[in-house]
Amino acid sequence: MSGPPTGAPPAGPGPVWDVVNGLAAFGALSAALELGLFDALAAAGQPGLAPEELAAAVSASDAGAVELLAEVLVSLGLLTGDGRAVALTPVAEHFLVSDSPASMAALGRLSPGPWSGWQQLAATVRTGAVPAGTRAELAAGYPDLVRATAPTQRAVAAGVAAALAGRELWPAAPRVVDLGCGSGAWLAALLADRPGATAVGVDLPGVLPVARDTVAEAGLDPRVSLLAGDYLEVDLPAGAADVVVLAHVLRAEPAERARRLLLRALDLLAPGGVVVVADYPRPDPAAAPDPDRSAVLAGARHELLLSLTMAAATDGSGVTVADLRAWAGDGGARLTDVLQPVPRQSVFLIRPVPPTATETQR
Ligand SMILES: C[S@@+](CC[C@H](N)C(=O)[O-])C[C@H]1O[C@@H](n2cnc3c(N)ncnc32)[C@H](O)[C@@H]1O
Repeated sequence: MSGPPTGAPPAGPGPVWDVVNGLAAFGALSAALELGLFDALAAAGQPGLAPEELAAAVSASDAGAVELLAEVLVSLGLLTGDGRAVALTPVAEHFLVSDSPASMAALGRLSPGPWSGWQQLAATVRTGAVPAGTRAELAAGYPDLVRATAPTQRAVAAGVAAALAGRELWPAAPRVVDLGCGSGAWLAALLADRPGATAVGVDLPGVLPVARDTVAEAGLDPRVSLLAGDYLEVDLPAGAADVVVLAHVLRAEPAERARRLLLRALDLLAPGGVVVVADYPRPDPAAAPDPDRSAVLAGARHELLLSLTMAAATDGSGVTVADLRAWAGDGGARLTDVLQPVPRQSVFLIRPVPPTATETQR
């Protein structure tokens, strides 16, 4: 039953179409990546390729279909077109060409997670339980996912090492623990500039070989131990780490496990140590009704959709900065710094509060 209309009538259903078309836009990006379309345009350089040339370059027999796909990508701001040829925009050149240092070419297709999770989202929302098949798909996909995120995470970790050094939190021979180390990108980047640094990486048995390859390629085997298991259970010495990394793990955990994980990370720290949390936090819940709440949520669409991606395939549904502050407080620590080593990547430094500190929480 619909109630009486409120406010002025809308100009049209544009916002609804924008959402519906999101799937088609993702399909276009995904197909272009699978066809190697951005790589072909990168190889061709300026002034780009005409539809027939682009079709030949991606081994497609239907130049008309390639032309339509290219036109869609122009409309999405990923290609430019002058009526004769299409070429890469700076965004595509930087992020969608496979051998670019900041490439998201592999991640772009994997980022939404298992498709079954989206198809069954209504049931998941209704029951609060992610289907077993979706969980299994996610677990099987983690090795590819962590490989795909490695270029970005290396850049983030390098920025974090520099930030820690600037805050005198990066000793000459730091001892690092990375809980949920994934590809090993953080381990490789953090140890790169400190020949005396050592590290322990923890991840699930199916993913650990990816980290093992990264560590071996970087020549870090003698300095890195990799342990398979649940990061809440694996045996690790308390009070012996200078830096504990929790990168992109908390949002996939239910709140109580995420809280325990942060407390565990704090427990692993030696005096003067720091926990580094990388995540895409959801907006904090409004303390009071806030007329600008809609604007806040609209500004956090990326973080909210990533949190929903978690809800569709994991037991987690994102974290907020308020969560981090509260859990840090439970562990006698506080959130001291928020970094953004690369755009859209938030990193939080959490440090134990010295017993004498009277400073109020920031
Ligand atoms: C999104 S990835 C992040 C990987 C890495 N920290 C990074 O930022 O590149 C999440 C990682 O957590 C790992 N993970 C999930 N549950 C885990 C658990 N219970 N114990 C250990 N690792 C776990 C996954 O296998 C995956 O490698």
